[in-house]
Formats: sequence, C-alpha cells, structure tokens
Amino acid sequence: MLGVIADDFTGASDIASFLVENGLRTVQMNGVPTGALEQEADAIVISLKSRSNPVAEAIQQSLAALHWLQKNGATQFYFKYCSTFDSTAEGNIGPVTDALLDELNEDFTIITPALPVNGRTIFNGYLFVGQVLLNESGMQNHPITPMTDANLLRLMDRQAKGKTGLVPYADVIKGADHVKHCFEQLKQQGYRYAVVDAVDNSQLDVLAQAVDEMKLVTGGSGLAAYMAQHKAQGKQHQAFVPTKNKTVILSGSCSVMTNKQVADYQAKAASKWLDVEQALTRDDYVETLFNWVVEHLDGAYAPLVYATVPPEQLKQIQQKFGADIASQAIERTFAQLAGRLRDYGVTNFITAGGETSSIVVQQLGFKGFRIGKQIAPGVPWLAALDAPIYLALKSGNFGKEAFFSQAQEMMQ
Ligand SMILES: Nc1ncnc2c1ncn2[C@@H]1O[C@H](COP(=O)(O)OP(=O)(O)O)[C@@H](O)[C@H]1O
Ligand SMILES: O=C(O)[C@@H](O)C(=O)COP(=O)(O)O
Repeated sequence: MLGVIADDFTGASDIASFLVENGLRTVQMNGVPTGALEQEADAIVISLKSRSNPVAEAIQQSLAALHWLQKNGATQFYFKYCSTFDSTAEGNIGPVTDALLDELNEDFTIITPALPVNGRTIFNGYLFVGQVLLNESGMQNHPITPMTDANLLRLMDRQAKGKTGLVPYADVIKGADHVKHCFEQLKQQGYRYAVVDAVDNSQLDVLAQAVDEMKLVTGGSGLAAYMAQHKAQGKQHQAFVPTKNKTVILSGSCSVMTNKQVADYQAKAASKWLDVEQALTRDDYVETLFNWVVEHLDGAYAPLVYATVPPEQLKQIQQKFGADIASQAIERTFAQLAGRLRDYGVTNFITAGGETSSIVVQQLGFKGFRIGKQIAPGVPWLAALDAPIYLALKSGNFGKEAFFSQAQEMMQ
C-alpha cells in the first residue's frame, strides 16, 4: 500500500484524484486518524495543514502521519508538496523530507514537483509554470510562501540538511535503469536528494519505474499518477458527482488564476468581499457574512465569499495589518462561516486556496473523504465519509477561468 503525507488539503485531494483516476482505491483522511483503517485501500492520503507551520510542528505532524501509515500497512511513502514548491528558506519541504528519511533509515530520495498537465515542468533543475520560471509566474507574490527563485537545487539546499544533485533531461530519457544508475552515482558522490527533470509526462512515466523500490518518494501529484498506473493493474474507479443542493463558494486564494476565476464568477452570481478590517474589529462579522450567504442561497449559482485580491491590494493590506495577522483573521473567518453554514444545512462547499481549504475542512471536522469525479486536473469532488457533505478543494492556481460555475454544472 502507498502511504501519502500531504502538506495541505488541496494538495491531498489533488494527489488522491490522480491515484484514483489511475486505478488505485484511495481514501483521503482529514489529519492523522485516531483509530485503525476501516476500509480496504491501495493508497491512503493523510491531509495535513503543515505547509506554513513552524518547522518543528510540521515535522511532528508528518512523523505522526508516517507512523500511522506504517501501522496500517503502508510499505512505500510519498511526501506530497506543492507543484510550485511552496516553502520558505526554513522549510518545510526540506526539514520534513529529512525527518521522514531519518525515520525510515533511508539516505536518498527524489524531488519532483513536476505536473505537466497543469504546466509545471522541470528543466536543468529549474521549475517552470507554463512558459515562465516559477519566480516570474505570480508565485513571487504569494501571501505566505513567495517563491523568488526557480532553481530547485538551490531551494532545497537552503532548507535541507543534505546536498541536492540533478538527474538532467538527457539522462531521464535513457530510461528507468539508467535513472536508477544516476541515483546510485549521486548517492556515492554524497548527494541526499535528486531533482529529476520532467518536461512532459513521458519522463514521469520513466521515473515512476525508477522509484518502484524507493522507500520515500517526494513530489507533486504528477509522478504519483504514473506510480499508480504501474501499481494498479487496471482497477476501475466509480466516479461520483454531488447532489444539487445548498452550495457556497469560499475563496481565500490570491493566486493569478483564482483572481481570474473570481472575476469570471462575479459576472454570473452574487459575491461578497471578506474585508480584513471588519474581520479584525467586528465581533458580529461572521454573522453578517452568514446572513448574506443565506439570503443568496437560492440563486441560479451559489453565493461567493472571497478574500481574493490582486498583488498590489494584497501588499497594501499586509502593510496595514501585518501579513500573518491578516491571513489568520481571514482563515478564522472562513472557518467559522463554513461551520455556521454547515449547521444551517449547506451541503456543498467549494473552497479555493490550500490554507483556506485546510482550515475549512478542519473546522467541518470529517474523518476523511471518498474521491469523486475531477472538475479540473487535480481538483476532484469529495464526499465526506461520515456526513452527506460534498466538497471541492481547489488549489490556488488550478482550474480554468469558469471553474466555479463548471463545478456546479456537474451537480445532479
Ligand atoms: N485580502 C487578503 N489579505 C491578506 N491575506 C489574504 C487575503 N486574501 C487571502 N489571504 C491569505 O492568503 C493565504 C492564501 O493561501 P492559500 O489559501 O493557500 O491560497 P493558495 O492556494 O493560492 O496558496 C491565506 O492564508 C489567506 O488567508
Ligand atoms: O501541487 C499542487 O500544485 C497542489 O496540489 C497544491 O499543493 C496547491 O497548493 P495551493 O495552491 O496552496 O492550494
């Protein structure tokens, strides 16, 4: 069984959807479960909210997830982080990778955020988003983990304890045996991690074969899709879509794509901006937003509450209130609002943004999810295991402009 440790909830549903689409029976758990695994599965994805926590906390959560997965039958482990390598000079990708390697008594792994279907490719160790380098893609303006360098070797070396090497494109296309040989050479030269180039899916297919016996693999969801294909032996997936019912959209991502998606949706449905100042100063602010959502639940499309702003406005807000204070106030407000709406009878939640989705799901508190049909690559419909609730957790930059309306048009 494959055990996945995902550093946020959108990332967890991203990888879970690719595992399922490629034939593995997969369950996504909300945090580290307290009891034993209750159903048969080929892969378990544990969703953490550890991407931007203090390093020690991220390590502690990730090791707890590892121990649970080991106890419940996992034999190979996958640390899932963002396809845009969201992290800071402190971590958490490097320190968590180190902690997992140490705990597993391993001394080597790979670094593979590539996800070609969503435009994330790696060449000569540089991460591209579409046709531009990571640090020119808009990710340099990320509210919590601004990415100002696209070189994965440098990024990893800054935050991890070992040395990072490269398996370049010219070697990857020579096939899985050759890639394994490159890993051995890098190990002998004292490298602890290898960034592996992947400019399209065929390199991920090769890499999936090269890591078949690697105890710990790290990366985005792209490689996992091919690992699933090689493990699955053609198992079938019964994809579901949600039932039409009371729906709300909560958007806390400030990514380039989410800004476009919010603008597109505002032309179709009722929308309300979540004002940081009011979130910080008014005790009744959640109640005000709740009342507004309830008034708009009967429209053709669901109401949207959004904190999403373009980079200049984000900078002003962060300067005025402090980046951490602003983002915590927004996350808290979304979480409380989601809880109120669930109690009121909203059954379908569409959330945008990794941190935002993570806090909302933690507040709603389900054990875990079954994985349904993909709305866009990496964004599946989810059904809570223990309540008749459906969710779509959209990663910041995933989906096309019309994502929010498309998601609802799938409901039956
Ligand atoms: N208007 C805003 N001002 C300040 N911070 C914001 C604003 N809107 C969103 N944020 C914060 O930015 C962060 C966005 O992160 P996240 O939800 O992970 O989105 P993404 O998936 O794009 O990374 C959240 O912590 C959110 O609260
Ligand atoms: O790998 C990815 O890009 C996503 O699965 C992911 O982790 C995105 O994170 P957010 O943009 O913070 O949602």
